[in-house]
Amino acid sequence: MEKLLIHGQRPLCGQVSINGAKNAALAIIAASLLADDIVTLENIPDIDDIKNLVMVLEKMNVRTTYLDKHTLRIDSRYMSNGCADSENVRKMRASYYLLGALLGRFKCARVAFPGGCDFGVRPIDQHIKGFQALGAEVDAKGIISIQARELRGANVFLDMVTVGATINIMLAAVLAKGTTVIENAAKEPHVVDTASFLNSLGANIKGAGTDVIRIKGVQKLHGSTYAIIPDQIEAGTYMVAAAITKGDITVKNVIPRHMDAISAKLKEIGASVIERDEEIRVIGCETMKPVKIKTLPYPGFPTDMQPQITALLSTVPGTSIINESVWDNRFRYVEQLKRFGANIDVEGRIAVVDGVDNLVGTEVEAVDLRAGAAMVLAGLAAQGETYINNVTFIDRGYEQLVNKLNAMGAWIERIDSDTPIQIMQEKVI
Ligand SMILES: CC(=O)N[C@H]1[C@@H](OP(=O)(O)OP(=O)(O)OC[C@H]2O[C@@H](n3ccc(=O)[nH]c3=O)[C@H](O)[C@@H]2O)O[C@H](CO)[C@@H](O)[C@@H]1O
Ligand SMILES: C=C(OP(=O)(O)O)C(=O)O
Repeated sequence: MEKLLIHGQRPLCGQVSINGAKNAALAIIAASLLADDIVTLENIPDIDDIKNLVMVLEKMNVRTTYLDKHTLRIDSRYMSNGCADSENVRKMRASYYLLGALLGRFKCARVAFPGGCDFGVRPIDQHIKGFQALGAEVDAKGIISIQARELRGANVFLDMVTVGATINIMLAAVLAKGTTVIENAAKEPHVVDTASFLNSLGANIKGAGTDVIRIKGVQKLHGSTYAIIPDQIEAGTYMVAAAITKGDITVKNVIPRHMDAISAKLKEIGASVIERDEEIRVIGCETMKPVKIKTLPYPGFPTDMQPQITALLSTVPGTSIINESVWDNRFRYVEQLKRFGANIDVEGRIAVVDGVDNLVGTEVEAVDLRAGAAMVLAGLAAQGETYINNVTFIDRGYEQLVNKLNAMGAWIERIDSDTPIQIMQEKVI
């Protein structure tokens, strides 16, 4: 096990290139199981969640080959059944996509309950409702077991906007008989990317990116070569890194439209945000202003950027209010941020942040993936040294985070967890 040691208060300047989107790549890898020929996926991020899903596929007799670090070939022609019940399945959230993909392909799926970040309860009732509407029977005790004699298109009105259920119903419906209509569908870029990928295999999906998606079932899906979109959240994290270190970072290989909610908030806070074709430059400023933020489904401000922007606001003079409207319990990391001296009160889904003049280096835990990113951002801004434990959470979703930040002037080391730490508070007061 390793931890991060960050030597703080070094402004970051330079360029960083964004990898493929974790949450698109995971859905698309699962979707590949619906094709009856070889699929080649480009721009796959080199992160632990992907490695984990690839291991799950290997155990299911799917042949996976990396043509290079970011290009994955998936050959699922020799898969024989729809069973995925391994420890790797329980390690991540996106393994729920195997339900829709295996159901679509075999009319039968047996998949262990998914894991992922702990934000309180993460139900899958809307996924199940969708599968049942298509004609499947679902038993979700111990393991999730689904079967259908045939899948028939249906109308599904989602009770809330859910990314996972929208994609899962799409996966189950592409090979069903007739037309499926998903209403109140999620509009996230990774929903659109998954639909575009399925269409590249010969599916007939219209409306992805709006709140009504129509899927006309087709008889079979062929192979294809497809490139995953850039990661909105990885890009947003580096944009916040520029603001919190008062640096100047050009984030390359992004789709600026996907970043609109994040760019708008950073501008409101006072940073300069300059968009070009496929890049965004963010320049931090000395005087920043507090803001109100409410996390919302796309195109609103993404919940997966909430911990990172809270880290930034903890350094902005004045009172900022953050309303987490997607998850019940996504402020667990605030206790860790307070160890840096941040002044934050949490009441249920609302955090009131009173910006402080300086964060001070300390030892903290990464309690989940984006919480880990928030700790790194706070460590970059803090005086002195910061130690971050549980770095494996960060490795789930960020490719080469340390190297990318160090290339822009940060000083971060990965050290053995057993290395004794010395918090040099006296150095920084
Ligand atoms: C692997 C992946 O892509 N993870 C993302 C995905 O998670 P995930 O797909 O799990 O999140 P959802 O969009 O489904 O959840 C949104 C809200 O709907 C609720 N809900 C969801 C499904 C359901 O059947 N019943 C139900 O009540 C959830 O409790 C939550 O309050 O979208 C979230 C919201 O953008 C992100 O934070 C996660 O990073
Ligand atoms: C919450 C996230 O991932 P997961 O849903 O896989 O836990 C995330 O990507 O921020």
